Amino acid sequence: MSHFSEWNNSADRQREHHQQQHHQSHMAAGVHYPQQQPYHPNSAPMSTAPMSGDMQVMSSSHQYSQQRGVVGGGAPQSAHYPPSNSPAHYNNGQQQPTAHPQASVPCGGADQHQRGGYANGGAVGGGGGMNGHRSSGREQYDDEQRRRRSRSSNGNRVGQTTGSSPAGRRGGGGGGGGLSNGDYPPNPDQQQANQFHYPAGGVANNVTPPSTDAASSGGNLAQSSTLDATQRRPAYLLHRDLVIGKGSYGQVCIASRGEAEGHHSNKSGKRKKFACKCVMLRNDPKYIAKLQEEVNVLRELRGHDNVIRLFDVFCVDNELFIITELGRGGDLFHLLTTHPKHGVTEAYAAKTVAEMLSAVSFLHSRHICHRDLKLENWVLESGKDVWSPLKLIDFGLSTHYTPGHRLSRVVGSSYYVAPEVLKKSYTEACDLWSLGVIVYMLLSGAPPFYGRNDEAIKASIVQGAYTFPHELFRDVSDDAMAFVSCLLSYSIEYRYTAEQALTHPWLKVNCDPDQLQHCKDGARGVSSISDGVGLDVNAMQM
Ligand SMILES: Nc1ncnc2c1ncn2[C@@H]1O[C@H](COP(=O)(O)OP(=O)(O)OP(=O)(O)O)[C@@H](O)[C@H]1O
Repeated sequence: MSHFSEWNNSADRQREHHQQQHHQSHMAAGVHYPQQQPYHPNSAPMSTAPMSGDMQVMSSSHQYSQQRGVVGGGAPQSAHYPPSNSPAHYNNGQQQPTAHPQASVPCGGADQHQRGGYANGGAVGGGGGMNGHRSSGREQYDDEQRRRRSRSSNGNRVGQTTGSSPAGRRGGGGGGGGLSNGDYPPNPDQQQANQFHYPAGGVANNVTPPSTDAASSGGNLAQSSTLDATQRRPAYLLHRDLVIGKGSYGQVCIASRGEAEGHHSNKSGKRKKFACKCVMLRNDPKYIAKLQEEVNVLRELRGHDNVIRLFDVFCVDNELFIITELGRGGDLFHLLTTHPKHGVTEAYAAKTVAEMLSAVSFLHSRHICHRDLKLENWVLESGKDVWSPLKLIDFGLSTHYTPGHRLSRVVGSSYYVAPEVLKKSYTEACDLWSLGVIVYMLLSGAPPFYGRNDEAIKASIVQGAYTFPHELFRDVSDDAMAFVSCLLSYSIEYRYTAEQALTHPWLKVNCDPDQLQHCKDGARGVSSISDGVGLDVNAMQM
């Protein structure tokens, strides 16, 4: 859900539309807020930094500010919350939950290490005990998400389509719209309608540039990452009706490897499925350059276990197709928002964060800044196991950077964007701030910074004050909060790098040692999955 507002007016309009859509999105499912907090005057926008109008924001939530206005009057700016601070320390007189089961679980059920269930158990965590059902804030947010998903029939990222489309199934039912019964991703073998066959071998020959200017770039996009025209490439069936996501610049559909070209299906006889991002090309050099960068980054990062794998890129009739590995488990936003509890277990959060840090450390070691880290941009590999590896997607705002040089373009998503980004002078450390927001949300189900609208959210972020409300963090360890604080450090001097964060005691205590070591290895670019294993020749040559 990235946005490229500076590209042109058309992109601006798309962004506005997208913001509206996403505004609805964050108002709905499962991300939760302290209950019926009175709006605290101190939480009113207090931005001292220029709040640039060109921020490429994701969303805003009126409910956030209404529910969580107390934040502004809470903890001090850029505070490091020491482990010694008990969660109660951050209780700002909030109502206590009426019930208080011990552990939240990643996907429902009593065992916090329980696996599976995401795909098979109906809605994620369906019926699982929540840490004290805290009604209004979270329910309002749930409503918001349901509205978002049901109304976002033309452009929202999740649940964009209606009816029986997969996206509609995912989002339309709100909490009940989980990836249940194995219907996500949809099975193309059972849905043959509206298929298009791309490409019928030798796609390089099929490239039809959109215009003179875009022609070279568009051609490069395809040719630079794939094969020369003499090599035959796999043909894909693109299932345009099987939409799994929509972003501001295109939609993502299921693609499957066609058998007509002699490529083998997998052992079960089913075609291998992929995600295919479809983007209409425009005669706009900036637009093309961004797509080029996205593809370059994807290609460069291939091989890391927690980065979505690029398989193919090609153009057909002014449309660019980016074929990647399919994250069958949906994204973390979906997971969290269909979870009836506010937050996941610490064990699950720690596993998740370790994988995120591994990927981000890997990115940074290659001098790539993602700039749009958020729950929505992490997908689970498996639809049957919530403990399956996470994969980072959407490199639309990613950029190569020169160490020591500051970036200035204001991009990102509201709630997650770092304060220094809003101040137009930042480094790759902005990704760690965003991860801090993600961890906070995973643990509590609520964002640390919020507001009535985007401006208020940005103001809250620039102010930098956040709390660990007892109501939401009563079951969260001090170590976990200390970890969050290391990432949500206002000063980037004190903010942990991804590598440093991987050594934090909270991860050591809560992660499986082997998995943590694997993440550390991945951070250094040592992956157990060697490039090419299980991949086709074409993918290996990219
Ligand atoms: N490989 C994938 N596996 C599963 N789902 C995916 C995959 N790629 C994308 N999606 C889904 O499609 C959505 C849109 O994809 P993506 O964010 O890459 O598109 P975009 O046009 O860049 O959107 P944005 O407006 O956020 O930039 C994602 O949020 C995700 O839900």
